[in-house]
Amino acid sequence: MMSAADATRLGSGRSLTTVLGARAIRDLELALLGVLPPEQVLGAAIGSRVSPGLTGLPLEAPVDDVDTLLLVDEEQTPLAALESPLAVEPGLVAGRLVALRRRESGRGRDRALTHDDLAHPWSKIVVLSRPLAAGECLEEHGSDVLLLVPDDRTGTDGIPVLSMLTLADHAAARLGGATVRTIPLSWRDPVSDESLTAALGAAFTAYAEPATITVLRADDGTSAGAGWSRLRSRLDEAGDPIALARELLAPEDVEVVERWRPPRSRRGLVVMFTGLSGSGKSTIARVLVQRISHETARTVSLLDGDVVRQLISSGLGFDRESRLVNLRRIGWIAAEVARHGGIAVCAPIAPYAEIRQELREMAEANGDFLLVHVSTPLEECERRDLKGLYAKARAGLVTEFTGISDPYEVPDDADLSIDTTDVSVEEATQTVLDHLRAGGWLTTGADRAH
Ligand SMILES: Nc1ncnc2c1ncn2[C@@H]1O[C@H](COP(=O)(O)OS(=O)(=O)O)[C@@H](OP(=O)(O)O)[C@H]1O
Ligand SMILES: Nc1ncnc2c1ncn2[C@@H]1O[C@H](COP(=O)(O)OP(=O)(O)O)[C@@H](O)[C@H]1O
Repeated sequence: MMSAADATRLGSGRSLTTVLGARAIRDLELALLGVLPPEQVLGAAIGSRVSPGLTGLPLEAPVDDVDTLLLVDEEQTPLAALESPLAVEPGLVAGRLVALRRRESGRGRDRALTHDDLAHPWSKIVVLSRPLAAGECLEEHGSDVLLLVPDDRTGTDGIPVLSMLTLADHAAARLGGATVRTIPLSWRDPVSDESLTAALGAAFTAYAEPATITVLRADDGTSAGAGWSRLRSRLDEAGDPIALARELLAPEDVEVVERWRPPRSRRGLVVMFTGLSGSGKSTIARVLVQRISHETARTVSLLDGDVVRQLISSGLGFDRESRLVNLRRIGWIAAEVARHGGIAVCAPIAPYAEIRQELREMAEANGDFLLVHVSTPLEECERRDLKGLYAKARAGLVTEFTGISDPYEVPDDADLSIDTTDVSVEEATQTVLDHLRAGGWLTTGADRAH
């Protein structure tokens, strides 16, 4: 659900701008293509409806005196407007939908499904929510097959959309020239997914009856689906799943999957330390980075909280919004390091569970994420008081100080937890290194002699 914070007032107060989330944007496009009925609530469960002629949005926004609710994407491009919006119930706004522009941002937009595609009598229409297995037979349908690639990772089992497009192009070549299009489709739950597939079938107008859509998913009940599901879970474990990939996929597809999910010894990794100021995050992170770069063949970058604050977040304070901005910057850089196959070690306080989850998702889109909670208790951190900040915070001279006058939400999803009260820096670092080695991120084979 979008919050009021997503909406900002424009101009005279008669127009309100709403940044649509990923799902609502895709639903909006489906609505404009005629796949979703006009009265659908966009971004909600498929089948949730408002009055005919109106389109709904799950939105907490004060629309009482608003003429137009402008619906924009994350780049602020106005895609559509809801005219004469009404709050029909708490958290639900409805109005008359008017299309403004096609979305240009986003992967695979240049190959998006069009109205012409919907009018074509395809011999077979297939949604690729997993790769097509090597022996999976579509040949009997000839080359007039339409392969649809969802342009959202909920629709591609986490495979990046461009990688899935490459897999679809390979499949199309094997079929003798099938057509490949992206479709703005995000899956949500079995009931909605079924309704969405039925709505998609009904939108293909070349058939007397709604077209049958075949959705290839990990859980589609086929042996290829089960094979992919097995391979998918192996890709997230230690070890090298390449042999299994070769059994299931065409050779050219094995390469794509391997590039996306190489073995852990070559996969990007974000190690995020979190904990109170003075808990030992920076100290452990620094030694860890030195040891990884001296003892292994991996490349590693340190994003230390203090350094980030000076270099890329200078001027930001410690209110919740500023911390979120600071942490998103760290998360973005760390995820880029991971995307290039490196290890990023970050050591911010990162006091909120919600933002740690966001950073985890950013990292996992490109590689792996490990959360290390440096759980040294407040009393010990305060006793250390390296920078004298705790004393100032107690005296009220520093406000919003984590642990004193600002919250620290203890993680319940940490991969490791280290209390440095009674352990040495070396021991604490060794614990993290052992975890990385045991998990296969630092293979001994690739290690340098030192
Ligand atoms: N109000 C307040 N609260 C917490 N910390 C404060 C504050 N003011 C300054 N400092 C110093 O800033 C360092 C924390 O910055 P971070 O970027 O790690 O914080 S956050 O993740 O954005 O919450 C932290 O450094 P570390 O001790 O290395 O954690 C503090 O020294
Ligand atoms: N096992 C340990 N691991 C890390 N730091 C420790 C340990 N034992 C004592 N310390 C001391 O605690 C302080 C931690 O400071 P720092 O690493 O800057 O914390 P943070 O980055 O969490 O604010 C340093 O003075 C460090 O020498």
